[in-house]
Amino acid sequence: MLELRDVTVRLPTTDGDVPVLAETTLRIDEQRVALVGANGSGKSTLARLLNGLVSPTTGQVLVDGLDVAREGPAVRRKVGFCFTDPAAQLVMPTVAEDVALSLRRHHPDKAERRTAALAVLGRYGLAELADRSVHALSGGQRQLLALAGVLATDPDVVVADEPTTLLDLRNTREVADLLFGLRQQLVLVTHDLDLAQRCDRALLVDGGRVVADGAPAEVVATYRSLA
Ligand SMILES: Nc1ncnc2c1ncn2[C@@H]1O[C@H](COP(=O)(O)OP(=O)(O)OP(=O)(O)O)[C@@H](O)[C@H]1O
Repeated sequence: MLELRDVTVRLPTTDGDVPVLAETTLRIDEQRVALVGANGSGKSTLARLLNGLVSPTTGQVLVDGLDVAREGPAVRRKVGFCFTDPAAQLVMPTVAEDVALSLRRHHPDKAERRTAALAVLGRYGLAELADRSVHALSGGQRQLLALAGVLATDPDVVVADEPTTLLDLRNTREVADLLFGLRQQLVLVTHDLDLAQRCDRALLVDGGRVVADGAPAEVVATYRSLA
């Protein structure tokens, strides 16, 4: 369960601190939740609060009752975060080494770690790419690999920030099918309103506030009426 209690976020700029998220109180216990809204509305900020990538200026963020500010490492083990641009999280030379890096705490032994990494790659249809350079992948393969790296440690929650924005239709479908097939709770930041409508609940963020919250079809209709 994800909870924001009276959370505000102000971020520093050259003109001083600016408000990015107005006071927000939320509980999210649905399996799949979409965050939609215009560019710069505050969706990523809201998503990033959930694993401590952004800290609340006031208020508290809780994941299964754990305070993100005080129990960051435990929360980050529970909440996997997937960035829009997989380049932000693919840091090792080869595909298998990249997944193995995610598994370093679970498998201190190098050989065991590679075996576990290969099993993860197999699960997500990437086994044949194991020894390929991460720079020699298509955009879709790269996004799937980034997700595999996040899923390797079996988090309870997956937060995906526009995971299909850089992808073509076929790869969008592949990544979306993976995300919607997960047993994990999914928080999906997206401009793809079809994907938003596959969720159980949607939040519309506008000007740093959650201005609509509920059934995705209704929230998307509100969003269209504001655009
Ligand atoms: N590190 C930062 N420092 C200062 N301001 C920031 C920072 N990160 C984001 N902002 C500002 O906060 C506001 C909300 O940004 P955020 O990235 O959360 O929006 P978003 O809804 O995810 O946008 P997009 O759809 O374009 O990704 C924007 O005005 C942005 O410029």
